[in-house]
Amino acid sequence: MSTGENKRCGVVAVIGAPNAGKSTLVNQLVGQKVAITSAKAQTTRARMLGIALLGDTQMILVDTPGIFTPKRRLDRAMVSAAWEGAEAADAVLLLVDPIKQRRHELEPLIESLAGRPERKILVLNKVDVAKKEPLLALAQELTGKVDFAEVFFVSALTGDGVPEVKAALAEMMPEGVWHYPEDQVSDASERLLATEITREQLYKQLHEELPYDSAVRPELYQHRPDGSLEIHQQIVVTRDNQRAIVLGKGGSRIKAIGEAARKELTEMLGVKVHLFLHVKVEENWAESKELFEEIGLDWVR
Ligand SMILES: Nc1nc2c(ncn2[C@@H]2O[C@H](COP(=O)(O)OP(=O)(O)OP(=O)(O)O)[C@@H](O)[C@H]2O)c(=O)[nH]1
Repeated sequence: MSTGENKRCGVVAVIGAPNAGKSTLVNQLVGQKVAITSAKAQTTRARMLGIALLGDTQMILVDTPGIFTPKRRLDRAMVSAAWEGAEAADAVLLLVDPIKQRRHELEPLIESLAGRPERKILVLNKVDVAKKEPLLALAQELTGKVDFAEVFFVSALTGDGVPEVKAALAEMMPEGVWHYPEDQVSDASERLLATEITREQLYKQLHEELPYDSAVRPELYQHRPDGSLEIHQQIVVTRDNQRAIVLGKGGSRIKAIGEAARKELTEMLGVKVHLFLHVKVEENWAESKELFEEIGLDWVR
């Protein structure tokens, strides 16, 4: 923990439409992988924090779930978690994908941002693939609607322009002692992070075959006497046919998912990992308060 003088510490809320690239940007700002990314919308379910350091400044990044119009309870919980993240922030970073603009999702965000007191910065993402002129036109339009302190053009994927964003955010952080030790990059428990790794593999390996309303629930997470780690997780799906998809022929799919997740966990945690995955059909899990809390969401009505 830092107690020195001239330290700064603050919270940055990262908001944007689903799939704008928030997780990718947070990982770049932190300098290592703390949030999972995927081409599938609404990947970010639990509220994850990344912690970025620059000189004497610690920035606690709240990687909010994509904000969109909530219908089901699960969706409402995600939106509520997102705004909760923005509530206590010292700066708000709006990330926009200029290619897939998702106007209907961007407009309400812009409207609510306009009235908020925090310092705001606008970050237009994906400059590696976006055309310059529409990009500038969009920047002009959005700065006309919200009082952004600064505007940046970045590629979260390549890291282009990200150091500039990081420097600007650091300037906005208030003076204060650091909230976390220097070597901590995330406040998500390892247990929860481990389920995110498995969920990422589920998406990667099953693509569109699996609907996003599947969850990974932590069951057991314990160190063995030899220093290795034994992890049991439950993959929760809503229907029998989804269970069959996850298992694959002769269990081949779940084996591949487990193998890839295990490799990544071993690398991330620096210890040998024994990973056991179980698939469970729970028709109404999205209505289950207990499971919500297990995957790090608050229960909202
Ligand atoms: N070409 C390009 N692709 C990007 C860039 N940033 C992110 N992506 C891709 O866009 C997709 C979505 O990125 P994520 O970081 O998962 O998006 P997110 O906003 O966290 O998404 P949710 O979790 O659904 O809210 C992924 O396939 C990324 O690789 C970029 O700068 N350039």
